Amino acid sequence: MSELLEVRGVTKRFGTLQALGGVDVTVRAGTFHGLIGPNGSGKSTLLKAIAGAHLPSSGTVHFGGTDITNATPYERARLGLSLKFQITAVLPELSVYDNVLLALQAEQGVWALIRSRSRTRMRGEVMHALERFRLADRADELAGALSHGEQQWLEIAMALAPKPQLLLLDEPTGGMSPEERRVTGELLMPIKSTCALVIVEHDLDFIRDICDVLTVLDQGKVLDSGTVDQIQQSAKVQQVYTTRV
Ligand SMILES: Nc1ncnc2c1ncn2[C@@H]1O[C@H](COP(=O)(O)OP(=O)(O)OP(=O)(O)O)[C@@H](O)[C@H]1O
Repeated sequence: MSELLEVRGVTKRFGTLQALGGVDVTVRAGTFHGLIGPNGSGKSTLLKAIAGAHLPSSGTVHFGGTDITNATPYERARLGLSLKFQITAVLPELSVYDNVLLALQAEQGVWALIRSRSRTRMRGEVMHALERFRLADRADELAGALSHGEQQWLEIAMALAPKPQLLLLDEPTGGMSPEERRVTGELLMPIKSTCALVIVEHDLDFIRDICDVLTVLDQGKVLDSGTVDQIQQSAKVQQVYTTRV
């Protein structure tokens, strides 16, 4: 398995606060990689540094061998990086279908759109994205009519529509019922063959069930990283979780 994402020595300061203090993370193609750790340990900041929402104060981020440390979010998207943050960003006044269509079109320049995409082909791609997340029969409804959980799935479908190589998810199951969480895991698993995942999530049962590798952050540093089994047996991780979470 090849290395898709390489984060090396990334620091991030907000004024005098050091949110990340020299973080290394490697994500391989075909893997789901969970970022866990106590509140304020730097998980979202790291995800934002990978996504381009924050630029690191120092360190590097490489994606597919390309240095994207200072690339814009748009440039990252063109290289195959996609994200969905915690706050839902679906457009409630548009149909479920049009939300995904917009997400697909946003990835393309106008000329590429005119040249290569017939409406029929676009429709196929939109419906495929919706089918993956059990939303095909809701395509014509307003996105605002979907339940909270369904809106989260719609957003993941939107993030996956341009066929990224790496998807970043920040607490996708926030506000979901236990059943919606279970289904979310079920819906994400099949994407593993084509898309790697970096996910920040507080629900440790959920993350343990879907992830191959976990990186544990504590006070802006990597406390431990390894397979789910290794992390479950890690004494230092257990200590942090029993004393600080
Ligand atoms: N934009 C910002 N400006 C100033 N400080 C920030 C900013 N974003 C994050 N921080 C601080 O950086 C530290 C790490 O925050 P971050 O949100 O990355 O942690 P987290 O592990 O995702 O926390 P949580 O689990 O609570 O979401 C915290 O002390 C936080 O207050």
